[in-house]
Formats: sequence, structure tokens, C-alpha cells
Amino acid sequence: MVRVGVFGANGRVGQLIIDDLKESENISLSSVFVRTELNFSIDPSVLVSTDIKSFLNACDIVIDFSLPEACEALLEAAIKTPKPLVIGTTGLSAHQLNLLKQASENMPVLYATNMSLGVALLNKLVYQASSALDGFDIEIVEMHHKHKKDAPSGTALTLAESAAAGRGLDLDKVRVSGRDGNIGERTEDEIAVMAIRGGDIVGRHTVGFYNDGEFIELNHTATSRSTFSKGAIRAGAWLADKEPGLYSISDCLEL
Ligand SMILES: NC(=O)C1=CN([C@@H]2O[C@H](COP(=O)(O)OP(=O)(O)OC[C@H]3O[C@@H](n4cnc5c(N)ncnc54)[C@H](OP(=O)(O)O)[C@@H]3O)[C@@H](O)[C@H]2O)C=CC1
Ligand SMILES: O=C(O)C1=N[C@H](C(=O)O)C[C@H](O)C1
Repeated sequence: MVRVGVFGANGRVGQLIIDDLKESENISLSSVFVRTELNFSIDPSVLVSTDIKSFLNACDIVIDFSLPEACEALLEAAIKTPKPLVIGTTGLSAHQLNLLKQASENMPVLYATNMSLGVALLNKLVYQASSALDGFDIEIVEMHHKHKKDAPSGTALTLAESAAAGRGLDLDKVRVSGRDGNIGERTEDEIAVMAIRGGDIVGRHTVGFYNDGEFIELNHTATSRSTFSKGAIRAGAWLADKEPGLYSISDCLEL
């Protein structure tokens, strides 16, 4: 049995992971980390802790869906108390991504901005399309619920990385994040990433390739947040016996 620690347990995804673990085989909940208290009742055998070290010691693997600063605290603690880590938190800074890489030298770390099978495949398709459709303008639009704090979404940035890689471009040099005013004509290489926020949209990503006379749009829509919680549990079960290193969701899904 793989014992899971959930970091971000009160959150939208964290709560679903706790629910989904009840239905899972060979993997179960053993600890949750909370800043103050858990907002719902839980099996008394599960450790509910405000101390990261105790939380880590009570589990075999960690699944994290929290906020960047919280994820940073988790990574710092895990560097001292190594555990396989499934990280789903988005909006990580360059420093936090470096910490994640540092952690992966001593423990297996799976980092995925989107835990769905569909988006894992979409990333491959975007790479292929970007490389094949030379000269097509690439524009990415993401839509999420009104509570989402980071923009653009982690998924949109990963898709933009795939698009840039397909053309041999450095995303940092070609990414455009908004257009307003007298900005001039679109440049050939730019890759725009735009964010829409509203209501309860779980997550929708469209990568468009636009040319004179034709365009293609590749689209993925998550209709249920449990796509992410179930994907993270599958990733955790897979990661539990892996060697230290940085893994992607494609590694887990063998895509
Ligand atoms: N990779 C993927 O497939 C997906 C990734 N995400 C990402 O996961 C993250 C969480 O999303 P979501 O569940 O919607 O967010 P929520 O805002 O619902 O949950 C965030 C959680 O983080 C906790 N938290 C906040 N600050 C701290 C802190 N300093 N220390 C410890 N815990 C803290 C909150 O605890 P408290 O209740 O105490 O405030 C809460 O439980 C986001 O980055 C989102 O983009 C979301 C969906 C899918
Ligand atoms: O915050 C969310 O909800 C989501 N966040 C992830 C992201 O930033 O890409 C994944 C998913 O789209 C939902």
C-alpha cells in the first residue's frame, strides 16, 4: 500500500484527491498538511498536521496542489526529508522551479502543469503542428474559473513551450502576454498566450495555428476537476518506486 500525504488538502483539487483516494486500490491517504485546520472531517487514522516534517514522515509520497509560496516551503522541507513528490501547483517562479530541480537530485519528482491524459497528448500534437505548419501564426487562449490566481495558466505556458520547441524558438524571447493600444503588426515568431477568467470553467485550452487562407485550432476542455485529482493519484502510484529524477506526466503515461 502506498501511503499518500496531501499538501493543499483544503483546496478544490486537494479535497477531491482525498475523496478519490477512498475509492483507489493499493494507495491510500495517510497525512494531510494544513496551515491552521482541516475544513472537513476525515478518518481519525489520518495525521492532520501543521508541521511539514511530521506530515512528510507520515507518508510514502506527497501530492501537492497548493500555491507557489506553499509549494516552495514543501520543497525546502523535502530537500531535508526526501519523499517522492507529485507537484501540480502552477505559477512557480524561476527560483521555485530551481528548487524543484534541486529536490529531484535526491528524490523522484513528477511535475505536471496538467495531470490529464488529453493535455499530455495535446502537448505532443502542438509540437508536431508547430514544426509542420511553418509560417502559421501561433496563438494560445486559456479559460478558467474566476477563483484562479495565476495567469496565464501553467498548462498554457507548457503548451507555449511545446509550440516554441517545435520551431526551435526560445519562448522567453517570443512570448506575448497581452495586446492593447497601437502595438503595430504581429511579428512572425511571436507566440501569444491570453487568459480569460469567469464563472466555474474547469479549464479550456486552445492552440491556434493561423495562416492566410486557412487555420487549425487544437482544443482541450476539462469538464471535471476530478480529471486532475485522478491523474495525480495515478502519477503518485507510478512515482512511488522510481529513482531520483525529474519526471513528466508523459513519462508516467508512456506517451
Ligand atoms: N497540475 C494540474 O493538473 C492542476 C493544477 N492546479 C493548480 O493547483 C493549485 C491549487 O489549485 P486549487 O485547488 O484550485 O486551489 P485552492 O485555492 O482551492 O487551494 C489551494 C490550497 O493551498 C493551500 N495553501 C495556500 N497557502 C498555503 C501555505 N502558505 N501553506 C500551505 N498551504 C497553503 C490552501 O490552504 P488553506 O485552505 O489553508 O488556505 C488550499 O488548501 C493551483 O496552482 C492550480 O493552478 C489546479 C488544477 C489542476
Ligand atoms: O487552477 C486551475 O483550476 C487549473 N490549473 C492548471 C493550470 O494552471 O494549467 C491546470 C488546469 O487547467 C486547471
